[in-house]
Amino acid sequence: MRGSKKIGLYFGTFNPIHVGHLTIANYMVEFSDLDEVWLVVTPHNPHKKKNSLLDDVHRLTMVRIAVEDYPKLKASSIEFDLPQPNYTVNTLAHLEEKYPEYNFCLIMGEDNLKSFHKWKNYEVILDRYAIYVYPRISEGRTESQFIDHPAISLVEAPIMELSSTFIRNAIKKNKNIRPMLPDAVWKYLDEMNFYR
Ligand SMILES: Nc1ncnc2c1ncn2[C@@H]1O[C@H](COP(=O)(O)OP(=O)(O)OP(=O)(O)O)[C@@H](O)[C@H]1O
Ligand SMILES: O=C(O)c1ccc[n+]([C@@H]2O[C@H](COP(=O)([O-])O)[C@@H](O)[C@H]2O)c1
Repeated sequence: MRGSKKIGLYFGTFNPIHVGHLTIANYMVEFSDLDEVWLVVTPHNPHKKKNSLLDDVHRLTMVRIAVEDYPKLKASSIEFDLPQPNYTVNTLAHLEEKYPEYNFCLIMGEDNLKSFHKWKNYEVILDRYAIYVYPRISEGRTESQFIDHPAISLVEAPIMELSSTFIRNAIKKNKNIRPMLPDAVWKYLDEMNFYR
């Protein structure tokens, strides 16, 4: 039976997960009608190169550590067993089959909405799923087809301008970026000497 629990899917590379990601995931679950948010770790984003990525399992471990104390947030490795690169439309179909009792919707930043017309079968996604969009500072503009679209709702979450790229580069330069990561993630990453 569909419709019992409402799950927001927050897809990302999470290389590594940072407090920007965690703040958004938590805000969404606390201030919308979502019952849970699943942070879906993507092995290979179709629009990004895979070679500079930390191993999938380590990225997943850091997401698991980050959400440990948040019962409404879950780490998901659902894309690990699906063909790569990972197209979101395929993952959604797979989730529907695996969890017919849940009602899934998508969480994305305004930056992703601006390039959403380049995603595989984006019309299918829009037809079948609600999309919760939160504000982000980014270049470009949202296509008119997405403005006032009935499937898209805007959520006024706080803007946290941080990026995994900035964090990786700063670690390489030996800078202290500890406050930008959930503390347990920082400890893990530091111990494992990642991104040095
Ligand atoms: N600071 C942030 N605040 C809110 N959302 C973010 C932030 N950084 C990334 N996101 C969003 O989180 C999702 C996962 O992001 P991703 O793993 O690509 O992180 P990133 O920090 O943008 O990484 P990178 O710098 O490696 O490209 C995407 O939907 C992205 O738009
Ligand atoms: O399905 C697609 O065509 C598609 C194209 C680009 C990105 N995505 C998904 O969007 C997620 C966030 O994208 P990004 O660019 O912010 O890392 C990423 O993890 C992918 O799962 C999906």
